[in-house]
Amino acid sequence: MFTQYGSAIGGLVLLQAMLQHFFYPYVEISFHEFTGKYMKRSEAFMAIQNYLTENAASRAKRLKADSVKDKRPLILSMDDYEEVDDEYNGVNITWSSNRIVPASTTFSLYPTTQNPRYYTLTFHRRHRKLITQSYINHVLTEGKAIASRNRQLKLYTNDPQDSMWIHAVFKHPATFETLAMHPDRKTEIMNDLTKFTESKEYYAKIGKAWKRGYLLYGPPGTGKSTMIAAMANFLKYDVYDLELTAVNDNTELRRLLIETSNKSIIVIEDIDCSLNLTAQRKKAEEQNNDKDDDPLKKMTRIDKKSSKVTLSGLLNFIDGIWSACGGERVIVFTTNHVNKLDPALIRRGRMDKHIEMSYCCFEAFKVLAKNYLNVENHPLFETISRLFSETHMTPADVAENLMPKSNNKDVEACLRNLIEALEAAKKKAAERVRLEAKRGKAREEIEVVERNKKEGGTSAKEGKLSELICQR
Ligand SMILES: Nc1ncnc2c1ncn2[C@@H]1O[C@H](COP(=O)(O)OP(=O)(O)OP(=O)(O)O)[C@@H](O)[C@H]1O
Repeated sequence: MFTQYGSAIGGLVLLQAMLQHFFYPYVEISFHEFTGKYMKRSEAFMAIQNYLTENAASRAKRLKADSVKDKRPLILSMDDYEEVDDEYNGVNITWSSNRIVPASTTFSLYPTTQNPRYYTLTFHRRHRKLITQSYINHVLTEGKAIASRNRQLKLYTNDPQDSMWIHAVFKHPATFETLAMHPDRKTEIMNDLTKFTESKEYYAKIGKAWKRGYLLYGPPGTGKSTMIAAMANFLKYDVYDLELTAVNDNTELRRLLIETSNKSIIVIEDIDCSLNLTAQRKKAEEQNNDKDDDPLKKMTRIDKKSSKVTLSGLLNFIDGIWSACGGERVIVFTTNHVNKLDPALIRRGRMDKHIEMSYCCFEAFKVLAKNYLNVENHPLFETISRLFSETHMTPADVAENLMPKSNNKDVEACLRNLIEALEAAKKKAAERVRLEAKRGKAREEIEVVERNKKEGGTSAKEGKLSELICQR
């Protein structure tokens, strides 16, 4: 009897499925929040979410409100288990928002909000071609455009504990407008960046991965980090600040690279200090390290030794086969000592554009004066211009000297501060030159005495002279 019941129920289920197939004229397509082996967040899902939030959510009966920081307006999106209609070329489409409920979940009136979501798109089967070939593309393109309009830039860094990227919202205020640099050079860099972003087809045509390397070099405080922030704000790219000493080996480096997104700037700051990338430097450093007893330096050394990233690993990172995964990436290296870098690392093609960040010139000062004091011209500018042609000062120092020293924001007082500092810097530089010359002269005198010693012995007078020079 049970067998008969069982087969009857089985038959009914089959019949129901067949009836549904013939009489339910709708097609359903699901888009899940997480996909793939590693359950990555689906780009299609996020694009649909943006599209629905902007285009259809206002028609939904139940909305979900998300508060956002930075005084942005509240985001109202479609709530879970809600449906909205959309229209495309006269065809009606329904979207519903659902959550996966795992089989083991015990019944609850309040389904957990932790369960992954999915959207279901429902349409009549006679519009299959239009929907699958045109509408879905339209939704994804629109959704991506909305995302880039509303995008908050992110700043990533690799976590030394598990070597994964962790991120925060990128909020650096630097722009090319506020960057102290000669206007012609700024325009040149902005044009270069714009050309890069518009050259997708060109890169494909010449068979090159769509990426560009920038080497920023110059003394500390000349604005290398500020320039990176200005680039990110200009391009609207995320920044991946890669701490190379926290990467264990080349494989890990490759994985980190693969995990970066398109439209991003990958930064390695102070590349010359990050790793021992050349055999020669490694040897020299090891010799110095042996003499060094500072426990802090020893610890840093142990850290650095544990990283097995090699020069070839880094070269592969920049332009190996893996570097072509994704596209639209800018790679930036910064250094204070460009001469210490291995030429292979910075040759054109890897670091396509070398940008020298140098001491402040008068044109760059004018940008800082506008930023800090809101002044574009002043009778003291002439003196300042002359002093800039006579001495060096980094933009960081100029900025510091322009800051009001008290609540009194008197422009003239601030400019006089700067003039004083420039004059002091000029004096110091002259003193340095004088001392160098003195040392050079003393060295020459010692050489003469040494030579005389070798040639014919030392008289008591010469011995005394040598002693005196050494003391000096
Ligand atoms: N070119 C510049 N334009 C505007 N501000 C600058 C510039 N250079 C330096 N500054 C100011 O000086 C500070 C330090 O500059 P920044 O960190 O960019 O220099 P850096 O060259 O990266 O230094 P380091 O080599 O020590 O990392 C910045 O916060 C900024 O306020």
